[in-house]
Amino acid sequence: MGESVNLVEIKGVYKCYHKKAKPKEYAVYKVNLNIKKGEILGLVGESGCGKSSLAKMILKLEQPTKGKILFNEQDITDYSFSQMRKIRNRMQMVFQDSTNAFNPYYTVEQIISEPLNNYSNESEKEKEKKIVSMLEKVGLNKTYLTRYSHEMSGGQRQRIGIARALILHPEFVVCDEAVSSIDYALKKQILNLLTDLKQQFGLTYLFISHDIAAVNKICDRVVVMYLGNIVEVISNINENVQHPYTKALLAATLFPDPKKRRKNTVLFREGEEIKVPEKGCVFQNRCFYAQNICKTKQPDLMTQKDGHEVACHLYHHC
Ligand SMILES: Nc1ncnc2c1ncn2[C@@H]1O[C@H](COP(=O)(O)OP(=O)(O)OP(=O)(O)O)[C@@H](O)[C@H]1O
Repeated sequence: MGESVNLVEIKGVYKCYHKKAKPKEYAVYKVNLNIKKGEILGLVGESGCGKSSLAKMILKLEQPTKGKILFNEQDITDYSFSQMRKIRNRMQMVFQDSTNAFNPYYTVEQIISEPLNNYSNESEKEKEKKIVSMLEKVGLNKTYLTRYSHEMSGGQRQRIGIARALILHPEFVVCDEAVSSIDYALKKQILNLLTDLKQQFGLTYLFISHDIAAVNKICDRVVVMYLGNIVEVISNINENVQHPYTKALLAATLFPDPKKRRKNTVLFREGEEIKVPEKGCVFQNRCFYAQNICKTKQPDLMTQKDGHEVACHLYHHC
């Protein structure tokens, strides 16, 4: 199965955008994480918690302040532009709003052929054949070749974004809020499409989303981030979550199925400043369960016997 082989290894990674700020503010703090070949790894957490920063460092669009990133066992942390060029086609990204991601003056054919022009020297005819075949894989057809992005629906644009990301047959795809701006029925279609394509092409996804229901539907494992720190890694955001922050995220989720809605909502301690405390647990200010140890010692991310990881001094009491 090759399930335990890591495609991406993130080792002790920090990102600090303003190095001169005192105290230092980290967008990503001491992150250790592996993404296994063939898995769909979810990444959730509120706006500004560092999800995109982490993804950009994996794709080498941002440089870690400290730590290492390995892709297929190669340490790419200090790869130059030309070294990266050799593997750039193996990592791609699907964005939230394809409207802004596309050049409005480009036809669908031009949009999808852009990566091909950069990475292959096939004839125009061969390229067109590939593009039509990819359009069919994402549920469209060759009549779309001459359309512009404003001539399509949001769902069709999202399919074009996926086709463009997959045209070079990458191994790893970051889906950054790929289903966030579309309605429920369409979301289901796009999630099914992403799952089918993953099987067909043997892909590995990092699926970044605010949408807990979407993450639960598609992901094999979910990483929860809070203020740059990983606080929990679990197979699904369900009643087994332990970190008080993940519990609050779950409680705040409105599931379409009324049977799945929670009655007793546990939310955050309101009115507290959302910033990294000088010491102790990152979530202490907003946590209903914070005790003395939480104010002095930062909890490690501890692995339990089922692979569930939690960074909380008190999780077994919560
Ligand atoms: N290029 C940058 N320069 C300076 N600060 C940045 C930059 N990019 C992100 N940040 C800061 O880093 C922190 C993490 O941002 P990031 O975009 O990674 O969060 P996010 O979880 O992806 O948020 P969202 O869900 O809103 O996209 C934020 O405080 C943000 O303001």
